[in-house]
Amino acid sequence: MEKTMRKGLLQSIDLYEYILETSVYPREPAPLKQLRIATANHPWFVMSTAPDAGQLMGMLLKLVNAKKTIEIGVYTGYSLLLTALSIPDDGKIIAMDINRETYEIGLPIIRKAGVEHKINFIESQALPVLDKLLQNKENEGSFDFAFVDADKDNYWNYHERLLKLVKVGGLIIFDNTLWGGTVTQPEEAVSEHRRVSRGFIIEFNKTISTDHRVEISLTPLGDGMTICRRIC
Ligand SMILES: C[S@@+](CC[C@H](N)C(=O)[O-])C[C@H]1O[C@@H](n2cnc3c(N)ncnc32)[C@H](O)[C@@H]1O
Ligand SMILES: O=c1cc(-c2ccc(O)cc2)oc2c(O)c(O)ccc12
Repeated sequence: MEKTMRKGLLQSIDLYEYILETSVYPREPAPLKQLRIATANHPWFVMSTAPDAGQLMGMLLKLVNAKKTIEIGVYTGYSLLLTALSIPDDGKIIAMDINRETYEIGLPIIRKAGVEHKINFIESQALPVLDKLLQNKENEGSFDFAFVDADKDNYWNYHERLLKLVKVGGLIIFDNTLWGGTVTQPEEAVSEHRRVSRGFIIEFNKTISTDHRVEISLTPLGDGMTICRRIC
């Protein structure tokens, strides 16, 4: 595993493990822990939302009383299950991913946790799904929360659409906005497979910092998570 993945963004692996062991894992709901373990041997396991970032996300979902949410980028479903466990029994999540196979790794655990009825999984590119939602005026401003954790080159496209779908006071969260710490490294020092997305993330961070339709906080949890609150 890459060193940066083991220590999150902190400079010390010990400190990151201390945070996980003392305040995250002991409070992680059992189904989420099962899903994390079920994902651990999958070749793309590093894509799972970091448990420390997930813990804050669960608290934010409850703080805004989220009931209707959107999830872009499901993979095996760590953040999806976390959301499903954090919203009320009659809450609904529209979840989209181009790959249903990886969702099916987590699905038995989601079923066992008794929250599958809250999830509408759509196997598709996310942009056309959002555009279809926007064709119906009733969907405008009707969502409480959205989580974006997919193709980094489309983050701004997602943002523009989600700003119309999420209500004033609602939250949009973007994952990986510090991209393994590479946002401050010279391009030539960044491994090739991270370079392209790094450019999109840097551009996204620059643009969102001047977007006065939202309040923002770029939190250095997990791989960096930008929390946006729609204000107009
Ligand atoms: C980082 S993973 C998501 C991790 C997930 N949030 C979790 O907690 O496990 C990114 C996911 O985005 C999906 N993806 C990539 N491009 C996409 C697109 N254009 N539309 C929808 N999903 C996409 C990938 O198939 C992958 O499963
Ligand atoms: O290593 C990755 C790669 C991605 C990624 C790249 C390109 C896409 O179209 C979608 C996803 O996402 C990741 C991610 O969200 C993460 O938390 C860690 C690693 C990666």
